[in-house]
Amino acid sequence: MAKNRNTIPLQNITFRQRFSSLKNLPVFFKLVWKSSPKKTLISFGLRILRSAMPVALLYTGKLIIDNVIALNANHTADTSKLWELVAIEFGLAVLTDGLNRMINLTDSLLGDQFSNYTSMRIMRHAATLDLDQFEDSVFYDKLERARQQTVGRTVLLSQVMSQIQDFISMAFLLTGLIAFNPWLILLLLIAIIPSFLGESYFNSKNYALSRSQTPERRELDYIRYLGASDETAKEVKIFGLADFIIKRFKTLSDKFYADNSKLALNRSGWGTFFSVLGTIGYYAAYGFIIYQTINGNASVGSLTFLAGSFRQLSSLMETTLSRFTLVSQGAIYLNDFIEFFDIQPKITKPKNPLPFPNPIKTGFIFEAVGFKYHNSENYACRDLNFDLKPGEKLALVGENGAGKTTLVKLLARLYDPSEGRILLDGQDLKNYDLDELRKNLGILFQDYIRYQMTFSQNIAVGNIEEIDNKNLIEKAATESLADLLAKKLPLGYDQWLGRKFNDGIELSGGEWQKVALARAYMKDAQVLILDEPTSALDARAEYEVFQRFAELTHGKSAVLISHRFSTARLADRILVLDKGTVLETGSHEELLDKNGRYAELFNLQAKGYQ
Ligand SMILES: Nc1ncnc2c1ncn2[C@@H]1O[C@H](COP(=O)(O)OP(=O)(O)OP(=O)(O)O)[C@@H](O)[C@H]1O
Repeated sequence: MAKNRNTIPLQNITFRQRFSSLKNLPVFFKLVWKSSPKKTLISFGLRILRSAMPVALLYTGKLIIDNVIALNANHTADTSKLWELVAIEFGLAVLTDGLNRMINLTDSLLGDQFSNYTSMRIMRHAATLDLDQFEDSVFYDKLERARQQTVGRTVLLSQVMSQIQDFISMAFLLTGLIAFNPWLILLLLIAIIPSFLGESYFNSKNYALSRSQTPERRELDYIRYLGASDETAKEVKIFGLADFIIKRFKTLSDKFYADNSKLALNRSGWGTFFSVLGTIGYYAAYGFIIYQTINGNASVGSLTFLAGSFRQLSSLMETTLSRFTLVSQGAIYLNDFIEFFDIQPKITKPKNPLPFPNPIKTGFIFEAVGFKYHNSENYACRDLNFDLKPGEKLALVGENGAGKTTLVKLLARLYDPSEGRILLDGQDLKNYDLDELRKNLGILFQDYIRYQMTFSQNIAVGNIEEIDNKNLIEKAATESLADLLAKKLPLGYDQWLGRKFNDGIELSGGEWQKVALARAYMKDAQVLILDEPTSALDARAEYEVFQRFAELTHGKSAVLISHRFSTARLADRILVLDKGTVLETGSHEELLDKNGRYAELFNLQAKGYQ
């Protein structure tokens, strides 16, 4: 798992930590830039232009007032300069409004592109990670927080851009104030610093709260899904689960509400107090400027310019300081995002992979293979010693939890053994290219996915490069008996399956299984692995599937997992697994003669049919 970048304790975030979180911003801007270089440049350009507008407007205002007063005092009739100034102010006001709109538009378009780009990056990275990483709840929390960043961080983008814009505006306004009286700046700082400290304190509280709530938020989403989705509606009705689910939702959401509202109330109370302090600061400065004007140290135009500058500066400072806590907050949240990309898979391609054997010569050998799931104390498999020869059909039987599925996941390198090794043609499986290995395996898992896509696409996922190869898809469907089903569907192979989209049609359990089985036939794989491939099929379909299976896998290796002994007996050799290890091995007849576990289970099943 990744090194933990986020060393920040959840409860308190110090200023140093805030500042140090800003080091994430370059990574962030790199992503923004990659989402759209053109829009990033436009946004910067527009904001720089916009930052000069406040001082330009105030200064033109000052000139207008001074001009009006001069006109009154001199009783002259030449007002052309005055109207020129009014026209300039009008132009500036229109330009400011136009710039605001263009900035909003660019930010929102850039934000959408950023969100799409980062979502794709997350999916791409997630695809490289190991299965056991997905089975870890800490990883899920991280993934969840990274996902939230794709949307939440578009706000950060506007915030950082606005921050830059406001800093430039402040520099312009400060120049005027400093020229008049530098002490005003001190007054300004005294007025706004308490408010900044308050903001930053409450923002860190918010972050800590929201971070600590991630697992519960995931549970809340899950409960929401349980309570209202087509996949769960059947059981919710039959078992009468609605009240149970709603009660759980209420307990969790009430807790969220209580925690969040307590913080919001506190924040609002302190916020009001600090804002009064700010107002006091402004009026102190205002009084001072008026006093100076009365004493003849400044013109009336300068009074409006300075008072306006002070008001705008104090509001800009307040905004930028409190925005700083938001920006640093956002930058801290970026840790989650960056941390997610730090997670690296353990199951990877070797640097110099061996070419995958075609054909496989001596086959697979499991040598004292043991495997423990990362979240489990016990071995799911241990001391596995057996081989799978080229062209051999091997059946795995055993009671629930015996380790059958785990064994085939090891063969497909979804996990690597915790001890022992798996050899292919005398070489460790880890020495071969991972993609090549998976290309050479045709697998149907017990818990295959019912894709809410078309009939044809549901089969093509078995070999996605051939998605447009109609002939191949139809051939695979014929081999798994799914073609008969396609003939019954109104739109045939283009029929959308599942109920979620496009007037899709739902299939029965057995029909879905035939479609999924066709996926395994999409590749000309050297090894076929079928985990309970016919558990949902009727007796006739099962018989036919296996008739074809024997022909289709002629000369190929196959691993079949089945609880049905009628299926298992078709294999050349049967491995009886118990508690993760091989208990017996042999052909159907040999195992019956042995009168061990296989014979016991076989006779139990046969008895059920008598
Ligand atoms: N993802 C997982 N994380 C932790 N333990 C797991 C995981 N998957 C399986 N196990 C455990 O490993 C053991 C073997 O499971 P496996 O799925 O290989 O059994 P199986 O023989 O295929 O069972 P079944 O016939 O019920 O499909 C079980 O004790 C199970 O609880």
